[in-house]
Amino acid sequence: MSDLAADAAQDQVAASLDAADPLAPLRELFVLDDGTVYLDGNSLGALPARVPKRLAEVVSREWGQLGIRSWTESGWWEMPQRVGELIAPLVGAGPGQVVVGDSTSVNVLKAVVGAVRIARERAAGRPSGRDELLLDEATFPTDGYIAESAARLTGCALRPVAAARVPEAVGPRTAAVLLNHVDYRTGTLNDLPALTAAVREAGAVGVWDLCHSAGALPVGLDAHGVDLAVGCTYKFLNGGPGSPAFLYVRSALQERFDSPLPGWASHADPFAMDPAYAPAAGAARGRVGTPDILSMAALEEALTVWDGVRIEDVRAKSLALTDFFLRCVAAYTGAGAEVAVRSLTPAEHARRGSQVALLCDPAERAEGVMAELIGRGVVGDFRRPGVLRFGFTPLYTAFQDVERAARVLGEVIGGPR
Ligand SMILES: Cc1ncc(COP(=O)(O)O)c(C=O)c1O
Ligand SMILES: Nc1c(O)cccc1C(=O)C[C@H](N)C(=O)O
Repeated sequence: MSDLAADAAQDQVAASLDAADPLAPLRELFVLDDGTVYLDGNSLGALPARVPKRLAEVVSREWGQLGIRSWTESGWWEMPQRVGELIAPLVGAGPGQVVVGDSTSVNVLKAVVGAVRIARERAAGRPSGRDELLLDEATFPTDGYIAESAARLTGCALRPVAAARVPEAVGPRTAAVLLNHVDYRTGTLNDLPALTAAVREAGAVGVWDLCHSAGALPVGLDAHGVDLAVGCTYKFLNGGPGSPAFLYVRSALQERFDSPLPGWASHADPFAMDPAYAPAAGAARGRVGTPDILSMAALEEALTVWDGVRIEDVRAKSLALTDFFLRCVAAYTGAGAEVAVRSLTPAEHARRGSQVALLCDPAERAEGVMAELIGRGVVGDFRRPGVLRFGFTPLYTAFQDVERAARVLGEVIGGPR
């Protein structure tokens, strides 16, 4: 087949995949520019169309007119738990276990220190103290920095290990283990059920960072017995820049969850203004201070796009999109290109998140290639040392977007044609 015929063939495949896509109508729920292929929803999700109106209403009516009364009359004070309940089904959590607030970084601190404290309480009286904190060695930097501080705060030794090696590394000294569900750079999906089981069997407490999986694939927190988890809401949950993160604490552990940031909003009776601290029951125990109402309102409205959407269908489309992208990249790039690209993202579905990371050779060209792609309306991002990242949000990404992105990539890096 000639190159032109191959392009036409991928074009036609894309059109028929879009025609058969049950999630295709959801694209209408987002503000997207038709001239741009937006493949950066794994960093900042697109704007859901209903958010601006809702935000304007919160500002003008709830803040402007009701003012202080909105803490009760507009339900502001309960928002962290209420929005948590909207996220819960998307990550496989039953009610009362997810609370929204603060950044992921802050929630990592709460969860990791809380996990160490739970592990130590369980081990109390036993000879081997739990004094080790295992950390996914490929982690996003903020988790690494915070884990290091959490280790100092709790007197633990921090040990970085490859996620897949956790079953061999975890042992009687391990207090807590901090892992990423999907690796931010390569898009590798770690085996949450197996790793959670290994951590539990060793008597340690696991903390999962779901930033790159929440809203992209089924997580099954309750089904897999996850202890604690955190995640951000501005990627696949489309909550907006800096929208508050979430914290999951399994029901069975909530009584023992001892937050290192016991702010007044996590008090059993915050408005009693009692000088003595008494933790709230349930998910509210994970709160800290005054919630960020405007961002949380944007997130709450953004989550309405999930009404009637099954995360399993999202996962099926995500895999189809990334499969198709890899296929188009193979068709449009290759021998003779000035820059060679090789996928760092696993080909196996069971090990793939909702992004594709392409390593450039030479690596120094990657940043320029991404700048050129963005200039031509294909928005992904660049991560050192030479990775082009493309995130696929099934709620609004079409197969025709995917074909166009790969075709433009082929044009930018040069190739056989
Ligand atoms: C895995 C992971 N954890 C944490 C963060 C960021 O946390 P924060 O929302 O606190 O900036 C990111 C991305 O920003 C991430 O990819
Ligand atoms: N959180 C971000 C931000 O505030 C600015 C720019 C990018 C980000 C990101 O989300 C980075 C992201 N976690 C990553 O996977 O690289």
